[in-house]
Amino acid sequence: MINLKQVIFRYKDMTMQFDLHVRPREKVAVVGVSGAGKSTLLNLIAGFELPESGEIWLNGENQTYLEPHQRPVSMLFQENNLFPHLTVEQNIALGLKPGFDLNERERRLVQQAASAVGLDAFLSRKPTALSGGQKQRVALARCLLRDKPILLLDEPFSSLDPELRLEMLDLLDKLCTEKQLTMLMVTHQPNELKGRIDRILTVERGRLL
Ligand SMILES: Nc1ncnc2c1ncn2[C@@H]1O[C@H](COP(=O)(O)OP(=O)(O)OP(=O)(O)O)[C@@H](O)[C@H]1O
Repeated sequence: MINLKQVIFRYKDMTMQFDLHVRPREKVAVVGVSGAGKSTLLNLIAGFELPESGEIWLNGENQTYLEPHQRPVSMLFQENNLFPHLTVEQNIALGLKPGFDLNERERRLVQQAASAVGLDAFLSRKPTALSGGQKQRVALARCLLRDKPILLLDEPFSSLDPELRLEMLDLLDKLCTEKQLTMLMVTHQPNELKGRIDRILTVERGRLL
């Protein structure tokens, strides 16, 4: 599902090289110290960064130089996932298309995605009126609506307290299973993922151990 072949990325004097194979529906945690290259690895897969050389194969196709929106990938960041001037419904709807002229079917899909993350009653709220956990649920709903088979998460729940984090991890686990997603999640709390992931990858100085 995800295949990185000698992917080289250079930033100033730091050279990173990633070789990686992730099977369909595999759930993988990515760990490593700050600055090791975890976010860069995800950004390369998502297409937010382009490699100097090497190949990135996703879903059986060489997608090394495709634009992010053309890739079978959605990505959830630690914060700033939402547009503050838009409602929850509009923020989620962006997973479907850029405008907000939704037809009946599209509106139902948005409602279903909101419902899947337990936010049916919050559709008309703005992000400022949501808790940290609710905001990440909105962002997750938008990812689901994009309906891409690969989900990348960069420390998605780090700013939440431990109890809420576990609640979000349970929700994520359920959604990954239902949608048969392949998941890569950067985390500083790999212990919390025990029983929820297939393996842990360690990034050290721009390489996967
Ligand atoms: N576009 C960029 N702008 C600035 N620095 C970059 C960029 N791309 C990579 N780097 C550098 O590459 C290195 C790896 O950064 P990266 O964000 O991938 O690490 P990380 O393991 O995700 O760290 P953290 O846990 O702190 O988020 C750092 O030294 C970073 O400064």
